[in-house]
Amino acid sequence: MAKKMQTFKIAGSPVYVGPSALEELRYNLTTLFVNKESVFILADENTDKHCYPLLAGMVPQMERAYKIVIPAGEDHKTLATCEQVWNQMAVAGANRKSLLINLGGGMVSDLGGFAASVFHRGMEYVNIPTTLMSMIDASLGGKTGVDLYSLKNQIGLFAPPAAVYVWSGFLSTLPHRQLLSGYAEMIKHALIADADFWKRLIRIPMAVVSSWDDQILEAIRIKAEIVNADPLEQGSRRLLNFGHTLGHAFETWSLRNDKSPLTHGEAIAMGMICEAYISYRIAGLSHSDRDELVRQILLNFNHYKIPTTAIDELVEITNYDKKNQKGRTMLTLLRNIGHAVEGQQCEPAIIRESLFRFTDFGRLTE
Ligand SMILES: O=C(O)C(=O)C[C@@H](O)[C@H](O)[C@H](O)COP(=O)(O)O
Repeated sequence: MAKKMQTFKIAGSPVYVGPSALEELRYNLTTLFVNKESVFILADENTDKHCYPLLAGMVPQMERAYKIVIPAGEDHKTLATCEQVWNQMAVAGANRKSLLINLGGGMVSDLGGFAASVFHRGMEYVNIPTTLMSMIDASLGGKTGVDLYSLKNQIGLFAPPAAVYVWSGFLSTLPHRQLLSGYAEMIKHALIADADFWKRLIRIPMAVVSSWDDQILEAIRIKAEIVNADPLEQGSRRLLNFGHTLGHAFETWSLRNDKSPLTHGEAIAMGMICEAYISYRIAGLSHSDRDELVRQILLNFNHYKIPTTAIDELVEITNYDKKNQKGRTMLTLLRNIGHAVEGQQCEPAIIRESLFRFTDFGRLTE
């Protein structure tokens, strides 16, 4: 990545990307501390420990913000955690003219964005993503929300952040598993929109990538183009949901059943495998593209083992997907690598078939 910062506009929000993004934040905060009645920073236990000291070292004004720390993990992305945030903000005197700074991954920006957007009917928030996944996806585009009985993002708003500051230096704090989680969404961006990016991504094994800066820029460019064409997800923004119908089903099932649940990206990677199979069955994806996709994902991700007895519950979970229309399951599928189509009706029997084959990988590529 060039040393210079790059700026995008996504759903109306400025997104500053690059080594000097935090300098921009430092500059903007000087004005914000004057104009805002109070400034809050939301972190989870991990980002408080590993990222906050880095941030405060580079942006000293941060120490003047009132810090709120929530438990880490998707199982805490709930209204109950929002209530804790609202209570703390209320006691500290927050109002509509306050600002919330979200320091964290997708869980923090989804929950913090939602909590801020409804507090006093809406206060501004900014995102400082600390994971690869949030840098290229979750912190961008204004989807905010929380889960309901582990069903993903059932309660939420489209409420774009006032700004996003993407500094890849935070990635040095991430365990490999979290990096991998972001890599899944990066793969997805390439699969739905850019076959050349896909080729560039798979040329270098993920484990040996030393700098993610160029890939982050490419992935943000794809996200920006798709979101800006349809910020409120009336149609084409659903392209970004490839892998998510089945992916969210795996994630919900895992949150309900596993001691150490799948990360979002691991679930999406498994979802993309099933939806590649469905794309092959009903959307014209060739079996060579399908097999290449499955092979590449399995180079990096472990096959998630589910018992065949889980299939009914997994299919039932897909009934809650937000893309569904008039009781019909609607998927985003691939025509080719680099080209997705949204609004594809899929019979539950085909979803069931993909899951059944998923339990026995050999049969996915038959
Ligand atoms: O920005 C979007 O639009 C996306 O769908 C991006 C997804 O990768 C992301 O996981 C999103 O949070 C899923 O949203 P949902 O609407 O399916 O809950």
